[in-house]
Amino acid sequence: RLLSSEKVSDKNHSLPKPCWGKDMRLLFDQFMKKCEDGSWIHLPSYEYIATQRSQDFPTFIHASELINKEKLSQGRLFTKSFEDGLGFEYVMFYNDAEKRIVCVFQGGPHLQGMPGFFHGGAIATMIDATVGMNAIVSGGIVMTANLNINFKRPIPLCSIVLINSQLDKIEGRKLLVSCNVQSVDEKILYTEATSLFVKLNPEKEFD
Ligand SMILES: CCCCCC/C=C\CCCCCCCC(=O)SCCNC(=O)CCNC(=O)[C@H](O)C(C)(C)COP(=O)(O)OP(=O)(O)OC[C@H]1O[C@@H](n2cnc3c(N)ncnc32)[C@H](O)[C@@H]1OP(=O)(O)O
Repeated sequence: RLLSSEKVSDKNHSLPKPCWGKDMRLLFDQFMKKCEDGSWIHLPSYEYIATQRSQDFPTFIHASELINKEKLSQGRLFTKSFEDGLGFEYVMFYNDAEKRIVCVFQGGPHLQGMPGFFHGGAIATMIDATVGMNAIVSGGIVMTANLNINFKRPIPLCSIVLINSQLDKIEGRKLLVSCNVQSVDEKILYTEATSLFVKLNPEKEFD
C-alpha cells in the first residue's frame, strides 16, 4: 500500500535538486536505470505524513487526541524540516525480492557534530529512517523498539554515503532489520546497525 504512495504534499523530495552533489546525482541515475526492469523501486518522500493513514489504527487516533490539534497540523517529517541542502538530502530505492533498501544520503552543513563531521544523532536519524522504511514496506505500521549502532569511523560533513539496509527476519509482530553505512566507493565502512521494529497492535492504545 505504501509503495503506491498517496500524494501527501506537493513536493516529492526524492527527485534531483540543484543542491545535490555530483555523486548523489550519479547514483540516482544508476538506481533509476535499475528500476527500469522493475527489480528496484524508487521510493518517493514527502514532508507530511498522510494523517488519513492513521485512521487505520485506533492506537494512532488515541495518540492524536493527546496532542493539540493545531500543533498536530503543523507536524512535519523531521528529516524534511531543513532548507534544501542544509540538512537531510536522500533518496531510497527498494528491492522487494531481496527485501532491502539502499538510501543515498547527502548530509548538509547543519548536521555537524564534532567540527567537520556529522553529528551521531543525525546519522542515527538517517539509519532509523532507512531501516524504518524497510520495516514499513514489509510490515505496515511499525515503531522502532530497539536500535543498536556501532560508529566505526567519523563521517566527513557534507559527504554522500550509501545506507544499505536488509530485512533479516520476521517473527510474528517483530521485524529485525540490519544496515551499514559506507562511502560511495564502498571502501570505507562508517557505521553498522541492527534494529527491532514492532508492528503496532490495533487492540492496544498508548497511555
Ligand atoms: C501512519 C503511518 C504512516 C507511515 C508513513 C511513513 C513515512 C515516513 C517514515 C519514515 C520512517 C521513520 C521511522 C522512524 C520510526 C521511529 O522513530 S518510531 C519512534 C521511536 N519509537 C518509539 O517511540 C516506540 C516506543 N515503544 C513502544 O511504543 C512499544 O514498546 C512498542 C510499540 C515498540 C511495542 O509495544 P507493544 O506493541 O505493546 O509490544 P510488546 O508486547 O511490548 O512487545 C512485542 C514483542 O517485541 C519484544 N520487544 C519489544 N520491545 C523490545 C525491545 N526494546 N527489545 C527487545 N525486544 C522487544 C517483546 O519482548 C515482545 O516479544 P515476544 O512477542 O514476547 O517475543
